[in-house]
Amino acid sequence: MKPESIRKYRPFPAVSLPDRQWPDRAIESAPIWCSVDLRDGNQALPVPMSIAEKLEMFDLLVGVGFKQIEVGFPSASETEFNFLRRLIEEDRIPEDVTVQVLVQAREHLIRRTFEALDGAKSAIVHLYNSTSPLQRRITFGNASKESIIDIAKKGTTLVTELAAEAEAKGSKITMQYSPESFSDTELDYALEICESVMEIWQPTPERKIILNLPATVEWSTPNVHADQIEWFGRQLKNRDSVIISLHTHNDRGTGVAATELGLMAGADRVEGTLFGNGERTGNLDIVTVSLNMNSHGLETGLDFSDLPTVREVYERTTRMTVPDRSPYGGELVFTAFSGSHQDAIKKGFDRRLEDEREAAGEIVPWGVPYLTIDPRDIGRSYEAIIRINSQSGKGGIAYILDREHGFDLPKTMHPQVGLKIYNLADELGRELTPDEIRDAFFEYFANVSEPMSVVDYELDHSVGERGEVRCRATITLNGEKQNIEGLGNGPINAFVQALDNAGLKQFNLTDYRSHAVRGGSDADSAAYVQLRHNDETIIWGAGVDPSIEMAGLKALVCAWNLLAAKGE
Ligand SMILES: CC(=O)SCCNC(=O)CCNC(=O)[C@H](O)C(C)(C)COP(=O)(O)OP(=O)(O)OC[C@H]1O[C@@H](n2cnc3c(N)ncnc32)[C@H](O)[C@@H]1OP(=O)(O)O
Ligand SMILES: CC(C)C(=O)C(=O)O
Repeated sequence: MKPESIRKYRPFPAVSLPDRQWPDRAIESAPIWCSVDLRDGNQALPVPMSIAEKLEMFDLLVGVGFKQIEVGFPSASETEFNFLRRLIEEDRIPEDVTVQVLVQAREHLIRRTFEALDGAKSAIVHLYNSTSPLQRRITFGNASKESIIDIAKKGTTLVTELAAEAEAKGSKITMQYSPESFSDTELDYALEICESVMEIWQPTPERKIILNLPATVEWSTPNVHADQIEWFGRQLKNRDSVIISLHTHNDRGTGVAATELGLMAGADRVEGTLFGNGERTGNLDIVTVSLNMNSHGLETGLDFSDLPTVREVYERTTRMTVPDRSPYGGELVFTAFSGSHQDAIKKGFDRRLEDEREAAGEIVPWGVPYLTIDPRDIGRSYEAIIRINSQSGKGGIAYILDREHGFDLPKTMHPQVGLKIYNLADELGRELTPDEIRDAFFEYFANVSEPMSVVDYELDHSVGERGEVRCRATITLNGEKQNIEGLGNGPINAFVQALDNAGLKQFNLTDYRSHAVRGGSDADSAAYVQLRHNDETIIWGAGVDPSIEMAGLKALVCAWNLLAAKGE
């Protein structure tokens, strides 16, 4: 902003609370959760959900484990009204789920709301009116503090009357009151208006009222929000008859932090939406707060173990998209492109496998660098964890070849393969897919068969002494067929002797490994051969074949060809 623009803004006043307790507290248990996807989330959508979409979202929320769901603002429109009627009349609300409905403190709207609730087993009637100086001055036309309190009291009186009638017919009604714009309302005034509502509703510890203290607009840093909540909870009369609820928005990008600090400051309940959908920058993202708690070892009662499905239904029904960097749900949040991260993650997973083997069934505490949780715990797969572009390193490429294609390359082969493949990504100027990485591995390092290739081989174990083997092989060299023969203490060694006998050995074989290809087709084997030339050049080649012996020979020939390509 330009200085002249900045000058029109003011600092947000701090709360005087020198003995604040919340900074020394931790979140030790989950709050009561209330989803407001179908109300605050829905009211903010360019294209609000249809009834069919709302029903699908409702079922999703129930499946995730929400026990309180704000289903709409039934007095606002026929769609909203009819949606609630369908939930009730089609008996779609599980016994342990309470539906919540929002209504302004206006008589005709409150009456219509109770009509919509007729027959509901358990409902929260959520009454609100705005209380901040800004709203009093602008929205309510310079209304006095008393007149705003009067709106709340009149609304509560009517809710109390109609709730008694509904309860007489068998419904259980809980009252919720929100001093909307609490976050910029004078604290003592917010307290006064809430206590006026309580005087009418007469909550008890057995029949608590919910006081929802919304950061309707996020004006301050999250510590100020926490101070407001702690101050309110400490001053409030009959605290044991009240559930203090948080409802943060995200205007400054700290809605999650504000809720977490608000819980430390003593709140009991949290309202929010999946992936933070909602007015402007959105409501609190409940997925993030809940999974943050899980990641500290706390159970929350919400189950996001299949987050991809939650995201799919959310994106389809709301027509919103989850950004790639959105915590937990975003496409790229469990992905590392950069070399040093890939290296650490690969080592972390390898170590974890070892630790789990050693722990023999005991739980091994999570500890993989750069990953706050195990992606599998929320239904994300490992596949996308490491992706390869020009920022990637050898560890990441080895990880893809291992986890995606089952090739466990020897550690000292990683630099040779890594360099070639990330240079390829650099040349192409884009990310390489796991299949492209496998194809590049085969093009440059596995089964390379020019100028030499093995056409056939035969092993005779009945010759020589102490288990020696004779290898007779047909090779082609520069298109010419040649028969070669050698004796050695194993197939590879015999083939090396055969090459030597044919005058084709300008190398020492310095390492050889093999393994079955994990998940490979036709139960392939992979072999890796390291050759050294003139004590200087070291080169690895790989061979893949259904026969482990042929895989070894192909690896050797491959390494020979790679040496030849270097002119050595
Ligand atoms: C922060 C939040 O998200 S709050 C929820 C916001 N959600 C919505 O607004 C979506 C649903 N609402 C609606 O569809 C409509 O507002 C309706 C149908 C409920 C009401 O519509 P209308 O009465 O035609 O219009 P509108 O809401 O603009 O009413 C404004 C009047 O209500 C008053 N008012 C607004 N909120 C409240 C309230 N909570 N309690 C009492 N009066 C209120 C305003 O001061 C204004 O009064 P005025 O006409 O004397 O100036
Ligand atoms: C009605 C209230 C709770 C609201 O949605 C808000 O203040 O954001």
